[in-house]
Amino acid sequence: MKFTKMQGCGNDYVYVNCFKESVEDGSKAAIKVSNRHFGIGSDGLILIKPSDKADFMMDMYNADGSRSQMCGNGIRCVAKYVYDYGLTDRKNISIETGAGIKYLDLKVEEGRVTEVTVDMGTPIIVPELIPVVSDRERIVAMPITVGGISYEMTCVSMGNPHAIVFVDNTKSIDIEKIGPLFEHHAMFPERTNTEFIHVIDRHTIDMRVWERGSGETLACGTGACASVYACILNGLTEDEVRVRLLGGELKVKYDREKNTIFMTGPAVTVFEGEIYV
Ligand SMILES: N[C@@H](CCC[C@H](N)C(=O)O)C(=O)O
Repeated sequence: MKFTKMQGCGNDYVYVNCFKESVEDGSKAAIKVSNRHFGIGSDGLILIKPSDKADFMMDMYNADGSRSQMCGNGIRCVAKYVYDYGLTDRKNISIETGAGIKYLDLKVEEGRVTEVTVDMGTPIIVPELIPVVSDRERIVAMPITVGGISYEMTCVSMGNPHAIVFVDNTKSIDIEKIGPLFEHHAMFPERTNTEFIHVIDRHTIDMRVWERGSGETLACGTGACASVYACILNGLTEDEVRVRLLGGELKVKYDREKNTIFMTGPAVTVFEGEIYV
């Protein structure tokens, strides 16, 4: 199977062009390629497929083989892939995902995509749609104790589930211990991604993330959008925020009129190769 390894803010996936390759079992292939010792090494696998509803389709799998509806860093790389490899010559494209069709604007420099802006859609806070088990109308600053530590949690879906908690310092959290406790908490029937946020000022936040199915990653695009929306719901930031992640920065803007979130960030090709699956 021919593949391309790409990353957005260090959130790295193996990309396969399914216009040419066929992958029978995406889940099994994701487990194999993601392994950093016995495979290629990545946070998961992204299959680029034809779509009858949009220009392309993104089919995404986490490192443990589970499928997710959406991937913010991944979709920017899909846009770069289809433009740089000549599958399209358009700079405005649509991509079908498990969370609906997303619209993307590509910034091209010297014939290559360097940055992508994605309309990530409307954030969802209705508990059963996230999904979160709760009889509250919405979960904003809800007290919760996890691993013996008390947090105030806000839950948002960007097509996939996110639990956002605020901390004084992102560096000192024991994410390997706390992350899995949130991920598998009984409140989340489909598990959850968890963002640990330190608000620096009204336009800047620091974020670390524990991703459902992949563990700690260097960045999460849907997580950055969900976190900015959680900050707004808690009155902590303005609508335009710089999100500082372990692997880089994302610009996130909530457009109140359209009730949608725009995310802008880099997309980078690392290498190409071939693997036996
Ligand atoms: N890293 C991604 C999100 C990938 C999927 C996530 N782990 C899930 O299971 O929902 C992003 O950039 O959004």
